[in-house]
Amino acid sequence: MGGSSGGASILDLHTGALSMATNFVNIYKLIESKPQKEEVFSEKDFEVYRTVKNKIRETIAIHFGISSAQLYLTDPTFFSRLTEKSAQTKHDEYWHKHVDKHTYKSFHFTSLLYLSTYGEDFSGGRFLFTDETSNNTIIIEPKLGRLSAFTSGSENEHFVERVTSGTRFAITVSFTCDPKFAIKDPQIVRHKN
Ligand SMILES: O=C(O)CCC(=O)C(=O)O
Ligand SMILES: [Fe+2]
Repeated sequence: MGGSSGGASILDLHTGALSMATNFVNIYKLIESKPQKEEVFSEKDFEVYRTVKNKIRETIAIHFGISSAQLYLTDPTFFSRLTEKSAQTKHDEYWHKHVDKHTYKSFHFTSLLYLSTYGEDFSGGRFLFTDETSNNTIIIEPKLGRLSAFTSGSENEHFVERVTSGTRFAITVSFTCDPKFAIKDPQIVRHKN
């Protein structure tokens, strides 16, 4: 279901945003519009999502020495799928260096939970911090279950290399310390029968 016609697709369980060809659709509306109203997600899937998010929040709290009660999930928080396909829109151009906080003002901490493994499931697609003041570039090789977390400001400019083969899956889980930008856990959308 869904998928960008270029190399980068996302699914946001909070808003329902799903890449579709050169645009986005709402997956919950899409499911609702199908005659058979197939069960795409179960309550269990949402429970796993919440549990994983809470574990990531605890991990960030411990590592950065802050209270997890001061860390609120913020948006966008989404699954990503990257392939070698050439970009069709600017949303497909995932390989530019950037500062997360410039794109998303609410971000204080960005985390990435990798769902596939560099060198096994895909090639290319490593994550690089671009610290020009240092001679050693920090490179993160995605690995199933590996978590990377960092503060979202200009101290952590980064980019993802272009995927050259295979499929790279990850989830970006973002946190803010400002309760104004907190988002709720996603809820299962019940079908009206
Ligand atoms: O998937 C990744 O490793 C990082 C993606 C990224 O930089 C972002 O979503 O801002
Ligand atoms: Fe980023």
